[in-house]
Amino acid sequence: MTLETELADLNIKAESSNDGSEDAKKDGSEEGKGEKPDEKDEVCAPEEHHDKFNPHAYLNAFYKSATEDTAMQVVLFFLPGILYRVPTKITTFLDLGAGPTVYFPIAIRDRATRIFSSDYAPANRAALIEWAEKRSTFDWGEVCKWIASIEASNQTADQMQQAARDKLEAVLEVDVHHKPVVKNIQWTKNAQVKVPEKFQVVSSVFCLEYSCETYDGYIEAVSSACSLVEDGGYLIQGGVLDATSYNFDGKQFRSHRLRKQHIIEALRVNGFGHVEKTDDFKYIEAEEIFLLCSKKIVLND
Ligand SMILES: C[S@@+](CC[C@H](N)C(=O)[O-])C[C@H]1O[C@@H](n2cnc3c(N)ncnc32)[C@H](O)[C@@H]1O
Repeated sequence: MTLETELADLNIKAESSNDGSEDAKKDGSEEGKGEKPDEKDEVCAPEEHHDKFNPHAYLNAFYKSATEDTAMQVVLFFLPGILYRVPTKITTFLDLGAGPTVYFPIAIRDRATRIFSSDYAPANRAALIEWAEKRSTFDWGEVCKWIASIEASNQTADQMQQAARDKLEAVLEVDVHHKPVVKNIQWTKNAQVKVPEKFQVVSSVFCLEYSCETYDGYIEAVSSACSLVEDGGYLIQGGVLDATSYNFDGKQFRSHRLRKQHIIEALRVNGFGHVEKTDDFKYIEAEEIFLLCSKKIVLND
C-alpha cells in the first residue's frame, strides 16, 4: 500500500469514526476542542494554564476513551503518515507542552532513542513525573489499544508504556513565551542525564495556539518551538483551526484563532519547510484538526 492510499484509507476511517458525540468533541467549531461550553464556565486567559489546568479532569475529558474524541482520533490516525516523514531512528525527541499526556512518547517508543517531555503547568509536569515513576492512576489502556491497532502491534498497553517509559529521560519546565524556552529541568531519570539544547524531532500538539490569543503571540510560540529543533531536524505540530477557546472542567481557556495561513507563515519566517508537495513539509487536515511535519531547512542541505 502506498503512503497516499494509506492516508486516503485513514481519512475515510477518521471521518466515519466521528460518532457526533457533542460532549467530548474537539473540533474546529468556534469554541474549539473540549466539552460543551456552559455560561457558568470560568473564562481563563492562556497564562492561566499555569495554575488553573486540572490534569486529572483533562485526561478524563479527552483521553479516557480515545474513541470519544474526534481530535484525538484524527491525531492518532494520521500520526503514522506524519512519522513516515521523520527518520526511522530518532536520536532525540521532545514533546513540547505535553500537558499530562504521554501518547506521543508511546507512539514514538520504537523509533526514538532518547525521549523528553515538558509542560508549562506545574500540575502537568507532576502528572508526567507520576507516570514516569509508575505512580500514575490514569489508565492509558484505551489510548494504547488505539495506537496498537493503527500500528498493527501485538504489544500490551503495559509493554507499550514501559517501552516509552524506559526511554523518557527528563521532564522539563517550558514556556514558549520566554527565553530560554526551557526554564528548568524538573526531573531526570538518573543523575547522568544531560538534556540537549536542541532535539532532532520536537512535537507540539494543541499547545502553541493555546498559549496565546494573538497572531504575534502565535508567531512567537512557533519561533520558540523552532528554536529547539536542531539543523535538519523536524517540527511536528497539531491543533485545531478556527477556534477561539476550548473547554473542560468548568473552565474555558481562550486561544488564538488559528488559520492555515498563520501556520504556513510562522514556519516560513523560521526557515522551516512550508510548501506543500515538497519533501520538507507534510500537512494533513480532517474535521478542522491538522497535523503537520516540517523540516528545518539548512542552507547547504
Ligand atoms: C490543550 S493542552 C494540550 C496538552 C497536550 N499536548 C495534548 O495533546 O493533549 C495545552 C497545553 O499547553 C500548555 N501551555 C500553555 N501555555 C504554555 C506556554 N506558554 N508554554 C508552553 N506550554 C504552554 C498548557 O500547560 C497545556 O498543557
